[in-house]
Amino acid sequence: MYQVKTFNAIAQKGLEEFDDEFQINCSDDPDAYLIRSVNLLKSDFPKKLKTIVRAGAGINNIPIELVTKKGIAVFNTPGSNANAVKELIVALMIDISRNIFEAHDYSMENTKADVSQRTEKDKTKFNGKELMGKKIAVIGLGNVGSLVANAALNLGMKVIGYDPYLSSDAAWRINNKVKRVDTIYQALSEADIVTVHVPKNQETTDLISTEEIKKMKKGVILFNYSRMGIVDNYSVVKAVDEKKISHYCTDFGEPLISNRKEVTITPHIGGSTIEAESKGAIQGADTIINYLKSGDTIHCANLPNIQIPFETARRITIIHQNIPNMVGQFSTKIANLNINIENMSNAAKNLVAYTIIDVAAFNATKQKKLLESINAINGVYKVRIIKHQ
Ligand SMILES: NC(=O)C1=CN([C@@H]2O[C@H](COP(=O)(O)OP(=O)(O)OC[C@H]3O[C@@H](n4cnc5c(N)ncnc54)[C@H](O)[C@@H]3O)[C@@H](O)[C@H]2O)C=CC1
Ligand SMILES: O=C(O)CCC(=O)C(=O)O
Repeated sequence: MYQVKTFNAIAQKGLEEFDDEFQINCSDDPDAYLIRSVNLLKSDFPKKLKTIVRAGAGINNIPIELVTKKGIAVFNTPGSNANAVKELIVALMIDISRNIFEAHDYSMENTKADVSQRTEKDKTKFNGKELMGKKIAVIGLGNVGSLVANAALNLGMKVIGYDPYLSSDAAWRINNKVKRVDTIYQALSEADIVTVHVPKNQETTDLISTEEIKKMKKGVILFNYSRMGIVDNYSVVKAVDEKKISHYCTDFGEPLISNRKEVTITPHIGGSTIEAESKGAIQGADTIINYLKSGDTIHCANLPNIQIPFETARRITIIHQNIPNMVGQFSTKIANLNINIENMSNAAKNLVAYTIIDVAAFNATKQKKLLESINAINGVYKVRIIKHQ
């Protein structure tokens, strides 16, 4: 029986993916975590934990280096909520360009008998601008950014894209009318609207700060639906005061930016649609099931990707340091127990390596000895023996 612990609201449709080999929230020493935004950066991790799966995109709430050394595989659910974010960005671009929030507030206050007269007199206050023909810079062209770029083109906008690490998958998705530039400054300098869709990491912290804002056009509208800290809010407040930024729109509020009419804050709801939450939970649950039952690491964030057909009675999976002679030592320990290796795969990702070894059946005594001997090798983070079902 596998144990899964969930954090945050995980959609029921995802939980329904688990069959009766899985128990949910019944153990304090689970095999898998299924999470959303819970902050695990200062957490301890149970001994048996083998995988953390983030139903969603951002994994900056997981201490990747630490959990890798504990042999815990980290996954997310790429693209599961990208359409939800795209639709919110499109909605807000229109709302802000057409002064919808101010117009709504005005209309709610003007419900007296003379409403139509006053409306005709006052409505010019809410004259907006159209998006057609305006330029938008999309910083980060992954699952979300590529959809935003394509949607903006469909609204008749001119789109400039910047992404120095664009994957070939993402490149295929992007309409060839998106103008790709090589520096962030090229993207920022021409744009009426700037929107940022990058992961939060050391490189992207303060990606948009004073220098970058200086390069933007006066009156620019800026979006941060990525993470708190990718846009430096101190620089934004200054730029709003100087009217350099006409509007800032973000999913990540804090007192510094609140209560300003030029700032729109939503409460981290970019991915909060019924569809996206279900999709993320289903994708997340399937990822847990697949990793626990096969050891395959498809789109793993901290381990190299290995996917091989599981056709033998047992599979040994080992997460270990990427140093010389590890595979040699594993083979020797396995041979010493008179177990024949039928298939093997090894790959490395930076400082960590992953080895999958497929073998024939063996008894419980051999299993115990095998686990002990491989665990004793210096540099091994986690060993598992998976029984074929
Ligand atoms: N507000 C919300 O509810 C949501 C927020 N997010 C946030 O948005 C981020 C992006 O999401 P996805 O598009 O799904 O991720 P993704 O991984 O598909 O795309 C991220 C893109 O950013 C690019 N990138 C990385 N560093 C960059 C840099 N320095 N400059 C320019 N581009 C860079 C990558 O090459 C990649 O193409 C997530 O990491 C998450 O933090 C995602 C979904 C929902
Ligand atoms: O609703 C959520 O779980 C947050 C979505 C998000 O920020 C992400 O997927 O990175």
